[in-house]
Amino acid sequence: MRIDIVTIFPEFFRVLDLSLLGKARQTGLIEVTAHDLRDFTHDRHRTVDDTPYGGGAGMVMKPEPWGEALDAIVGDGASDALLVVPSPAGEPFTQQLARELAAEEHLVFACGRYEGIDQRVVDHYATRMRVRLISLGDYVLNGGEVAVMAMIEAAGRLVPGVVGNPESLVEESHEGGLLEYPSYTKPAAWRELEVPPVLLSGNHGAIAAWRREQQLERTRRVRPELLD
Ligand SMILES: Oc1ccccc1-c1ccno1
Repeated sequence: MRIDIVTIFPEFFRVLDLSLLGKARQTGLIEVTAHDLRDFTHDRHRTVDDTPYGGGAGMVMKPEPWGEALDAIVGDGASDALLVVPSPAGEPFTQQLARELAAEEHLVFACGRYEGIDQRVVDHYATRMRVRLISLGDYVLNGGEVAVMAMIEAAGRLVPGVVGNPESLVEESHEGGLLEYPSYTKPAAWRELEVPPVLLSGNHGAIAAWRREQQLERTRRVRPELLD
């Protein structure tokens, strides 16, 4: 998988050199490149934004630098890459959407700042490639970088070979539509709190049944809408 990120804060993504995704990059499973949008400006101040047509507060990101940056990544014609634009106006990011992103060969993330990116950028690239506006949740961030980091982590870990033991992906929250069961490790007693005895029984059938019931109870209590 190839991932390109366009942002005014490329150094923000240095953290991807650590942990799981760092190993995936070293082994070539995932190739991540962060591009500085300001490298695609031509004025002394490397300007990326301007005042909004129609008035209003804040600034809007200019289309020209975006056009040059995205063309430098996907060329000047049609592209099979998927352009992902984090936005409060996007479709909700879910584990299913993470799976869909994980299946892509080439993801391009456009990190907007200020009041957003001139709409013509999305409109233009939608004629050349698939474009998806994706929201991390119903709240407002200062820019798309945090959302992109979450999406890369959620999708990247689903790329075959990135997580050492694929089994560990099976019983996580939202796999199979349920929240995950509670987990315990040694010691068997801690601050007067005991590990549920079934987990010490060695009875794998009883353990599996208990874990399933815990998933259902937790999902009913915390996210009943997932059971609809
Ligand atoms: O609030 C934002 C600002 C810029 C880019 C993305 C977002 C956002 C908010 C929720 N999901 O994405």
